[in-house]
Amino acid sequence: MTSEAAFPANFLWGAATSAYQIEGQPLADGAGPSIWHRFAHTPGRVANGDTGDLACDHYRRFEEDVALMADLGLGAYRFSVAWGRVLPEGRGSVNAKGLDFYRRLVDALLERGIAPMITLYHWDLPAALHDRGGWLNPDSPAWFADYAQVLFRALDDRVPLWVTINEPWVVTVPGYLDGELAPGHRDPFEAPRVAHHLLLAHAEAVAAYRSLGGRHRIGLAVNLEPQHPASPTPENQAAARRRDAFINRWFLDPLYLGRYPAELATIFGAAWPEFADADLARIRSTSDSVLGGSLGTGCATDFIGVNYYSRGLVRADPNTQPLGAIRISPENAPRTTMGWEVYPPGLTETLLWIKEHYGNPPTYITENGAAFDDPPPADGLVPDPERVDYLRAHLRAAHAALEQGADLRGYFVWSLFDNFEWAQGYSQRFGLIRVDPPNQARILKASARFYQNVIRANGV
Ligand SMILES: OC[C@H]1NNC[C@@H](O)[C@@H]1O
Ligand SMILES: [Ca+2]
Repeated sequence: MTSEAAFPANFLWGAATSAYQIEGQPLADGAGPSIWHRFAHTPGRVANGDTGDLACDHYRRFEEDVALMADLGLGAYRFSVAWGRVLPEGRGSVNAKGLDFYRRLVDALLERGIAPMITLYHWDLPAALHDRGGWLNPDSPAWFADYAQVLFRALDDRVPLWVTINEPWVVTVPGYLDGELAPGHRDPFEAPRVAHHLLLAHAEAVAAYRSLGGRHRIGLAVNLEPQHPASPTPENQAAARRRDAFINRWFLDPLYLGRYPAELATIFGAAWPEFADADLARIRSTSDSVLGGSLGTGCATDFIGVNYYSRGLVRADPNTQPLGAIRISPENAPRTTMGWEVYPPGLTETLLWIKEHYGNPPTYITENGAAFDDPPPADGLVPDPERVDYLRAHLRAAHAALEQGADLRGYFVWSLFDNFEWAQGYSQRFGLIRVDPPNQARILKASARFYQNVIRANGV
């Protein structure tokens, strides 16, 4: 199959999941509950009362699932560790059985020649730490670094890629500002402090990794979404710039430029605290990470993980505080069942924006995919042409950025399985492989076969 877009020789092809969304049995073998276990079991928080109690039953079925990953020819698999399985109280004594699950998963992957990419934090904070203030507590960066060290010591010789935190913006805004996700707070005074502690947690974990002599790569995964004015009025253009700072630059500017975007102080007003310069210095990733030469004084992040789904079409709206901007959906544009516009050029734009603004750091697309109302299986395969089209278009968009010099090193589909889509429960299907919690059958979709061919051809 001649591919229009041929990727570099060692390009990494993967798929991504997270612990609470697929594992099930969140309290098995001594694990401690997370804020998502609590949140999902709070009536009214999750669609249809869905919870992660069973999910994709991956905690029990992981060998079968790794075999499926090998069938697809994945070069890598991105998954997260449930903090509360390893440290039931979030800190203190290690739960050997919990850690052992992840050892066995890593071994199974390596036996199949699949590189593990581990996300240390994908939103499931141990409830015991939340009861001590969680990410609001100034001790939270130290808690996170101690947890990270347990994993580094146990697994680092076999894990080539580490992600500290998945989407700190989503932990902060739906978690602490609009209250849609766990822990469901709605407080503009809390959100900036949570964000700051997440950045410090990232920096402390990276510093711990270096001090342990970590030889591999460690990065941060951020959700990025280009912001376009709905129409070129000055108000809409200003609103798009505000939303760009609020979503795209909040975490990357401190990490790569050593400062928060100025817009955030304006957006949050009195709720925006004075942050210590020493903190910003600690957070800042010097350009010379381990990959790029000697260690700098900052936290030396090795790569950016980009989670891309769509763009934001922005209209100024004084009634929507604190941003004064709303995201609108274009009438006639194709959209996924999440309501997100299908907009492949936004991926090219995002990758080139990173190159221009942050010195072209090594980058992985750590999530890209789409939710659609898949039809039922026909002859043992789910026909999902919309997802095939989405993936093909976004792979071509990623390739366009590569051709323009972006240092893109890999691509992970979100997601390997249909799984627990947070507040929307199992109503959204993102998988290459269909899973229905009641019967737990794994049924390949056409997009899985499409992706298998992309990997074989190393191109699309
Ligand atoms: O909404 C789709 C995905 N987005 N990024 C984080 C993942 O946990 C979500 O399922
Ligand atoms: Ca391989």
